[in-house]
Amino acid sequence: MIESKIDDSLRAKYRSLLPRELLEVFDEKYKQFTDVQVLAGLPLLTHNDAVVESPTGSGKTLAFALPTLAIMKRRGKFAANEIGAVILSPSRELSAQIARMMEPFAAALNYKAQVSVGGKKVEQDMKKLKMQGCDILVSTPGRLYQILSIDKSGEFRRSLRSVEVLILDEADRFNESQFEIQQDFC
Ligand SMILES: Nc1ncnc2c1ncn2[C@@H]1O[C@H](COP(=O)(O)OP(=O)(O)OP(=O)(O)O)[C@@H](O)[C@H]1O
Repeated sequence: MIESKIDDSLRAKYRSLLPRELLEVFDEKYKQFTDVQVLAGLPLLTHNDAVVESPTGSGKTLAFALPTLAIMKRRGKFAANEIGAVILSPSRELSAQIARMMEPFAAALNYKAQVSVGGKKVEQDMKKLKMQGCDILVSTPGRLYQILSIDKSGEFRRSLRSVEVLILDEADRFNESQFEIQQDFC
């Protein structure tokens, strides 16, 4: 981990804004929040938009994941046909990694994250989202576009009305690789 440049009082302020359930999971795994987690988390937790740039390995995934879950918790339970957050990433692997890292934190709040990326039939994913419910959708731009394209009844679009948080992870790569985006139409 990269050496910290921020004050402990900022870290304490950030902690005070996070729900106890998330802190319990965090404290079991890690010693302290990284700088980007605190500096991105503070504006996000006060419902501001944020554009975040930070070195590789600085802990950006939890920097958006924890505030996302905390904001969802303020809203409470999401119905079976309601999505609380959408997280887009440029690749299938990154989407799976995000969902894996979020899983114990989401579970602590009884939220379920579903990954929908290329490689499987989109209809299969749609069925799974509908049957199992999905509080947090982790997807790629290509797959999300594909889901929207086959959503003739508008049911999926309606499920997005409850979205509290939209995350574009590594958004600078969204345009870089049309190839990967096209791949997700498979
Ligand atoms: N507060 C923390 N303290 C120690 N380790 C942490 C902390 N937060 C995250 N990590 C760990 O740091 C590693 C890198 O985290 P993450 O993948 O979120 O970094 P990143 O900034 O998104 O990197 P990249 O730009 O390569 O995707 C992971 O193994 C994660 O478990």
